[in-house]
Amino acid sequence: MKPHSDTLRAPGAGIAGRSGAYPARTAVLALFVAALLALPLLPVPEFWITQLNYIGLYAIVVVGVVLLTGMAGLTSFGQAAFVGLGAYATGVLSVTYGVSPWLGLLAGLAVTACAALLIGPLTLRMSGHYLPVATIAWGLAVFYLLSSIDWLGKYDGLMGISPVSLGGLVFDTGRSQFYLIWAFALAAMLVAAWLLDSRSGRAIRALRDGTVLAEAMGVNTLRYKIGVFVLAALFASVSGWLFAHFQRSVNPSPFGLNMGIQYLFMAVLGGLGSVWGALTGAAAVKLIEDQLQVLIPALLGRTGSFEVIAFGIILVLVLKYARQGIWSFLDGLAPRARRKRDWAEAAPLPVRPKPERGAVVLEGKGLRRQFGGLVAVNDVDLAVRAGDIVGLIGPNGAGKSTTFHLLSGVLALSAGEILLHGRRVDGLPSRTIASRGLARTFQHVKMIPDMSVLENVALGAHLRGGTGALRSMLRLDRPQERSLLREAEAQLARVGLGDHLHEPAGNLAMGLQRLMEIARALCSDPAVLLLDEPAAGLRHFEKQALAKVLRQLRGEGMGILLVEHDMDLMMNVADRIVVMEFGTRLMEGTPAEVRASPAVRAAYLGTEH
Ligand SMILES: Nc1ncnc2c1ncn2[C@@H]1O[C@H](COP(=O)(O)OP(=O)(O)OP(=O)(O)O)[C@@H](O)[C@H]1O
Repeated sequence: MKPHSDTLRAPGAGIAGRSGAYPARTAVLALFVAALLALPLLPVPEFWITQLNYIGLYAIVVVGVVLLTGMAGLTSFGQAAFVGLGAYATGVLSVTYGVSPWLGLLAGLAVTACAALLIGPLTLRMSGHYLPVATIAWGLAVFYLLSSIDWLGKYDGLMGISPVSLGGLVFDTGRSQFYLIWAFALAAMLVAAWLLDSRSGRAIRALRDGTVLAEAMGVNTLRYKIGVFVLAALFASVSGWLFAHFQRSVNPSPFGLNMGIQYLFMAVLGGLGSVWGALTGAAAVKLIEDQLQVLIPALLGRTGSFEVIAFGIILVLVLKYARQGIWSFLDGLAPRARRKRDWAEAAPLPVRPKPERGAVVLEGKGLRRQFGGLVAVNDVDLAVRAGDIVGLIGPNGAGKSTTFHLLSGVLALSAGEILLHGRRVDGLPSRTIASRGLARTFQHVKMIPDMSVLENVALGAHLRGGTGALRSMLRLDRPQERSLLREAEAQLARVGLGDHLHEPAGNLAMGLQRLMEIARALCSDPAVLLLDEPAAGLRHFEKQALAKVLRQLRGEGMGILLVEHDMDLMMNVADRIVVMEFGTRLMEGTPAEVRASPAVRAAYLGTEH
């Protein structure tokens, strides 16, 4: 299928592909790092260095907020508490026991990881407003804990913390600390960016849309949520460690809820969609705060924390008019380079042994699902064989999508059994069912709109890779990553989207997004494919191409269960059709039998039968 690549190309995609874009960005980045390195050597005021040190310290925390809130969709007001744990852990060890700051760093990370592992599993199951409220609760709890313990100095805190030293170098001046802080800040941004550009990163980004998509792709969502939560807490802890040795003292006030809100504000202002947003937000808040602290008293003739009021107004304006944050504007200034296609020679992914043609791969027996008093699916039997396309049709509200959710483990059965390759799978989470060879698409397309089509599809191959987050953060995952991207490209080419690899998925036309979902499902190397209205939004010739792909998959021995309102397509490709009405199975037969059935006609026309 050759889509209308001219008409469907994303806005700006042409610019994105222009050669020469990449050097411009690299040059800006190199210039930025060179300017940073040179700055402390120049005769700039000490105040500048101090402010930049604060920006670096804040940016480390905010990188964690971008991962946690921007990427995984888990809003936290409590990150300042983790900064406090890192700061106090090293503070106590340094002041009371004279322990090396480097051991203090390890102790801080250990304490923070334990706290996050304790809090995370308790709170991260919550959704909606409950999670942010819970983060406020533990943010407050940690603050009051730090403020009320005698050996932590209560509200006065701890003084006389030693400076960090490395070999013969002692980081005891603002300028020397600058290098230490910015080394950590740049490293934090780099490892976060590497993480996001990986199998684990895609799984983290899939969490933002709830858990259904991610679980269907085989992602253990709770594990990933806890993982990203702990990681964000560890970033905060490192910042706390640096802060304690930078200030040479700690007290509870910088670790309260106020600061937790500010970190979130920095992330929102800078842009939650990029790790560079963390740096932009930290810099913007610090610089605006400095200016306002001078400007407002000069204008009003009185002193006070008026900048807080101004920040409130800025936040409202940003949320109303610039939700993508400052970074997205800066990012748009230089054209973005296309991802280098370095996966062509990658090793192909292993494939699972396929069932024998004609063997029953998926079987539903007496499927039933009630929603309160409504029986959406009532005693439905169906079977899908390898190399068969089974259609599932019925008027709106007949229970087709609910049946899909039951078969794929998104919804629990009220009664009945589901067998995949002859083994019971009912009651198992959808990620386990996916791991056993069932893949699906959704009636309402689910995707990560700001991620490229290629990466969205590579998410489908999640279970075919095993590289963890730590290896990705150290960029040790490249051979496997290339194999995953090679598979994604191959499946996109198969459904006719080979021209759209680098576009943001959200820019695709609706019909093409459905094709992208099919490519994503195929990436998991399934034995059974559940397609929910794949032809909705497709043009005539695209439907024909879709039918060709379905027949080809059938030829390869795939079992396909297809929900589709386009009767031409259904009658063309299905081997057998199950008709549902009011949650029950009305009949099953060949397309010709279904077409000839007066009961089916009556069900669609809404007349008695
Ligand atoms: N989560 C839910 N809670 C309550 N009722 C639900 C829920 N999901 C579906 N239903 C109801 O179950 C019935 C079957 O819905 P379902 O979406 O499975 O039908 P469908 O055949 O897929 O319809 P359509 O072709 O319009 O997508 C409908 O009456 C619907 O309102």
